[in-house]
Amino acid sequence: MLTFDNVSTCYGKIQALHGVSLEVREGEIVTLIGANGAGKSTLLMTLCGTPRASAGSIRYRGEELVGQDTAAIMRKGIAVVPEGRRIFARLTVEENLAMGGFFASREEVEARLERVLELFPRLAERYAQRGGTLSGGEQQMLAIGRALMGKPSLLLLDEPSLGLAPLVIRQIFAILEQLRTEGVTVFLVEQNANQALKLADRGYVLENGRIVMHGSGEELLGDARVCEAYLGG
Ligand SMILES: Nc1ncnc2c1ncn2[C@@H]1O[C@H](COP(=O)(O)OP(=O)(O)OP(=O)(O)O)[C@@H](O)[C@H]1O
Repeated sequence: MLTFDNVSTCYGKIQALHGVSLEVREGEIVTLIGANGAGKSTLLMTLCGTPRASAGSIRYRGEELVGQDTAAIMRKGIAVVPEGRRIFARLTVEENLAMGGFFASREEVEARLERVLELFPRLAERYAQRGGTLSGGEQQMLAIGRALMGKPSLLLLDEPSLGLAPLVIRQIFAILEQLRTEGVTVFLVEQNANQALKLADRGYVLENGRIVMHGSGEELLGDARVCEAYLGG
């Protein structure tokens, strides 16, 4: 469904990604783990078109994405839940969700809204509340719900567990598993390697802008180097 082939990304003279290759197959949950500054967000953002890859190819369902602008890429059934959630703090839950359905028809928005509120009953309870006054976990639910309003085939998430309590993380990850059963493919960037690898079909390890290891979630969880570097030994 998605392939990175030898992708490099630079910020001026700083090269953040060095010839990254990976693939995400339809219906999978794939995770990318790595330490602070490894280039995880850069990889996701390069996929979204900003910054633009300086070399290599990113293909989504056979179509080259490198060179296309972000708005065009986001119309292809790809949705992103950015790091730090970035919900609209002054808008209500309802209005935030409506923003996510911007490109869809009215009927589509109504159907999606119903599904999102089923997945996240807490958002239904907080429907008229401003985004900025929600708890961290609720904001993450809103950010995911907003992304789902576009009915994505591929959902990208940048560290959804950041700053959340273990119980809330479990709830969020359970939703991702649920989405997979509904045919949504998930590409998850995480520092929380343990939980992400337990959830994922496959995983990649990014270090200093390079993929240094990949395998099934189970293989990586059992790998001594992964254990040492990312699972606290
Ligand atoms: N806009 C930018 N301008 C210049 N350098 C940048 C920019 N954004 C990121 N970088 C650099 O690129 C490298 C990768 O950063 P990136 O944010 O992708 O890492 P990350 O793995 O997502 O880290 P974290 O988990 O801390 O968010 C870092 O060295 C960072 O300083």
